[in-house]
Amino acid sequence: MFENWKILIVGAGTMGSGIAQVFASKGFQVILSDKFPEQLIRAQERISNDVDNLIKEGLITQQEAEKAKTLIAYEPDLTKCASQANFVVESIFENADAKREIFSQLDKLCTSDCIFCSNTSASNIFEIAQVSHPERLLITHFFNPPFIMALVEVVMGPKTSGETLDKVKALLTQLGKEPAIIKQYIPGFIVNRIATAITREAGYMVTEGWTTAQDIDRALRNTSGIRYAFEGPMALYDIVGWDLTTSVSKDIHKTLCNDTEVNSLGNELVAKGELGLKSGKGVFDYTGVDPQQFLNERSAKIVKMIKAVKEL
Ligand SMILES: NC(=O)c1ccc[n+]([C@@H]2O[C@H](COP(=O)([O-])OP(=O)(O)OC[C@H]3O[C@@H](n4cnc5c(N)ncnc54)[C@H](O)[C@@H]3O)[C@@H](O)[C@H]2O)c1
Repeated sequence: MFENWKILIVGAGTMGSGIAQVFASKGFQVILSDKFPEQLIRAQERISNDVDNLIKEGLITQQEAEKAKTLIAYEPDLTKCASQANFVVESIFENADAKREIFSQLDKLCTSDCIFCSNTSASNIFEIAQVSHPERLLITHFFNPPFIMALVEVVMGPKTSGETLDKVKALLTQLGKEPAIIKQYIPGFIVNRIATAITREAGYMVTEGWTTAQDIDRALRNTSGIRYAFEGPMALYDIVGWDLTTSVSKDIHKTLCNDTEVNSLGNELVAKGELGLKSGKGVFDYTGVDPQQFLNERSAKIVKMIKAVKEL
């Protein structure tokens, strides 16, 4: 279905370079564009390092790695490449004016049947992007790092057509991704909405003095954290039984945090400059911890978990 499709990724930062790698390792010709040429040099180095690491981890074959390296063209000038694209992923930084401007340029330069996607985490791209074919505009929200995380949240706009959605789902599936569809723009999509709800309740339980941050993490790591990789919250309630969970929810709902302002624990921590790993202290203490080493060890754990989940 996607034979000879050319993929244009605009924005060669953390996400754009990773998304380029995902497409290229599955045999697609990719043009990676960034208005800052030095970012393209950095992206090429990053992709080369990442594919080598993926081979070592056994997550990509040598052949896929070679493909990924050779199939990506680096082009700072959109006017030289946009007309060749069948599928565009915009992945520039989170700034509404910059994204509006990019979509305006793409609209002028791309063919009329090109599909436009935004990798935005936060913007309502359907209000921002003024394009001639809104039926071919949607959000494809990849997770970091895109070449490891399987989920892509696909958000439809008010005019996105069913045909576009079907094509995007098929394309993502061919990449080995797991698309989750959201039928209209809602802030936070699925993952960040649910993460925000969990963290609002967790912060509330800490500020009320009912428990500690350590015990909340201990509780979740040892229950939901283990199950969620193979059984989401909806499947879990099917197993427990909706009669039981619904009757229990009646008492619990009344006592849950229903704060509509920002996370109150977060507010307190920010006021004290305790921003987390990057400032050396958040709810936990990172004194003496090398942030990069910490993040590397975390990435290694994610890779181990993904391998374990594949064996289920
Ligand atoms: N970093 C994440 O974990 C993550 C996860 C999911 C989605 N996102 C979203 O993906 C998008 C990109 O995020 P990122 O973390 O890769 O950002 P980044 O800052 O690493 O990269 C952004 C890139 O866009 C380029 N750029 C900026 N303006 C441009 C323009 N007008 N034309 C061409 N290139 C331009 C910059 O030079 C830079 O290379 C954002 O919308 C972000 O919200 C980020």
